[in-house]
Amino acid sequence: MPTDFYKYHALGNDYIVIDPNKSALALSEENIRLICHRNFGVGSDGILFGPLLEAGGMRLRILNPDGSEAEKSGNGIRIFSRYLVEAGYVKGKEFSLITAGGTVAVAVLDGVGGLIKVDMGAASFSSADLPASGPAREIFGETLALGEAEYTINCVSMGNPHCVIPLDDISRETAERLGPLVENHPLFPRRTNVQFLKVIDRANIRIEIWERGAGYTLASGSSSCAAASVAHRLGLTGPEVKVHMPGGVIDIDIRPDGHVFMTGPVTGVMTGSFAPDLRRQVGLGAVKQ
Ligand SMILES: N[C@H](CCC[C@H](N)C(=O)O)C(=O)O
Repeated sequence: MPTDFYKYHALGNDYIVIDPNKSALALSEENIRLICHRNFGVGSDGILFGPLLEAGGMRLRILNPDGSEAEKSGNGIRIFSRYLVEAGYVKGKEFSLITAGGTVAVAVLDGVGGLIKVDMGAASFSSADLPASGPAREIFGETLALGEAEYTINCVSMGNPHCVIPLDDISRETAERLGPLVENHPLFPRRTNVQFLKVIDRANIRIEIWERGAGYTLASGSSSCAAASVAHRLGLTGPEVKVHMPGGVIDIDIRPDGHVFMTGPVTGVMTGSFAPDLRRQVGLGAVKQ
């Protein structure tokens, strides 16, 4: 049986790598939703499609389980970097990756299976970069009505959009109740990722996450960058922040030039083949014996 996909997780935020140089899969919204479905498919928080080998380098496409395409994914970039090393696409420890949200610099620390550090680029607080509707501004400390209550929101782009809401108490229940209301709010023409933030001390924060196009996830790299950038901008932390999530901890380092560095682990789960039924459903022919 041919290998159709490679599954990894990053602190419980799991992704399926599909390599177009090895698979003929057509990336339709229907195929993405089916493959990512936890009951009818393989099950995943998204698909990492690449490397697309271009003159400028290697491109990674990031697909959410609802079929939408994301500009960036921190955990996805770390996972895909691990795949590139294991698949022999890169020999050294440092390389760059092209994403729809910009080119990122990667450093594989401690060899395969070790931590991976990514320069996720500079956080932008500009409403135009999110994008967010209304006059061009920084959405920092704005009030947003959600149902009967009002919340203070702080929006930041890491290439993909984020809305960070500081609260005294955060929980999965909060994320699942309020997350969809924010994700789909008319303020965000391309929707948004949502983080509920609790600052623990000047070096530690905790977040609960509701991801655009994916829902509740146990960890998120770009969310970690966004939430740490907001906490730091609010003067509540230093530039080096440990972001605690249900799936584990990511280290964030906000440099003086504004670039946000993210360091975290990747865990291999499996390589797999689609069964004949699923191959037919996603439009892949029968396996040539
Ligand atoms: N759902 C996100 C992409 C994945 C982000 C997350 N898994 C990460 O590790 O950054 C979006 O639509 O922008």
